Amino acid sequence: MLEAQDIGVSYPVAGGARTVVDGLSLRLARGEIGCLLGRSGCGKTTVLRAVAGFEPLQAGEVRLDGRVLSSPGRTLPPEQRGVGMMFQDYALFPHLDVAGNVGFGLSRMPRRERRTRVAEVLELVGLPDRADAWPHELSGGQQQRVALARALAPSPALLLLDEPFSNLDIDTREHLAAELRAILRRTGTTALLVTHDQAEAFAMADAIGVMEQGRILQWADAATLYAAPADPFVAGFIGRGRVLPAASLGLAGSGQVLLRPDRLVPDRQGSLRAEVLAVSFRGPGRVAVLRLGDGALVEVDLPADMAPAPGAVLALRLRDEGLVRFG
Ligand SMILES: Nc1ncnc2c1ncn2[C@@H]1O[C@H](COP(=O)(O)OP(=O)(O)OP(=O)(O)O)[C@@H](O)[C@H]1O
Repeated sequence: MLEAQDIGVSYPVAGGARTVVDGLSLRLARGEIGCLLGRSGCGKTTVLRAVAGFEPLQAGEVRLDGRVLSSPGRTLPPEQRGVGMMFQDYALFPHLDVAGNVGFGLSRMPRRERRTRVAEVLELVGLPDRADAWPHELSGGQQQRVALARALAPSPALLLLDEPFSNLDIDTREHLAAELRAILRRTGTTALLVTHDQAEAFAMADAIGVMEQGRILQWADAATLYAAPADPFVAGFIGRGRVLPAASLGLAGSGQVLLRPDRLVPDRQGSLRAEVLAVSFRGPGRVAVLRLGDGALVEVDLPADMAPAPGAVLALRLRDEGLVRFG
């Protein structure tokens, strides 16, 4: 099991230190796939680097299967952690063929065993026939698979993945995300993934931590993040929708509500009025941007047979059962 408890990481900057990870905790059970999701600069990569042993901790502790890997003043070197890595700049060694790349971390293994293990992981990532190929002969997606095979070959207790698909086109990315999840499941590998791409997080992870400014705001599965966001930032960040004052929707109370695009339904009997600003086809229906009476802008999904013109005024009904409210 991976446990990070109240960890803090700072970088030295002119005239002091800048805290980039601030009291962050997470826990991954063995075989579980976790994901840190957040905007660029929120500290995701720094967390991975700290777990990998490339950044010292100023506070807290990182443990893997009960063993302390990092605490302030004590950083076990990366190669002694039993942690595999596949980072953004996953570049393969150009002077080694595929088998050489995949076997790189197995230098202590007898040659015969190493060859068997290399064949095994190449089979696992769907490249059983490419052991003799050179990196430059492979497509981006194939290189990515080789990098994954290289990371999996030593059977790490934990695999760290930093934006593993960022260099690939979207089709390859979606395909590989599903495949990678299946491979991690099959091998029972515990993994921590970092991405700013929600679709990737949803496709891969059992548990997702939404990060903002060095902290995890909520750690939960995708469905929970969507249906029961813990705070307005998570609500606005996950899925489509807007956080609005309750009053904008004619609701009592001074707090805010999360309005998903399916919550406002065109209905002649409805009590809300909104002006249509823009309509676009999204298939099978359309999406409209509307301006409510108090000026708030919202996005609403329209049925396929509705195509109002900009400037039209729509009557709407709020589906308010189970509406998420804050404050
Ligand atoms: N070596 C460093 N020295 C000083 N500041 C750093 C260093 N590395 C990262 N930072 C800063 O720390 C903050 C967090 O960076 P980090 O790379 O962890 O974020 P991230 O969420 O992974 O972003 P991205 O998705 O862009 O990689 C950023 O503001 C970054 O500029």
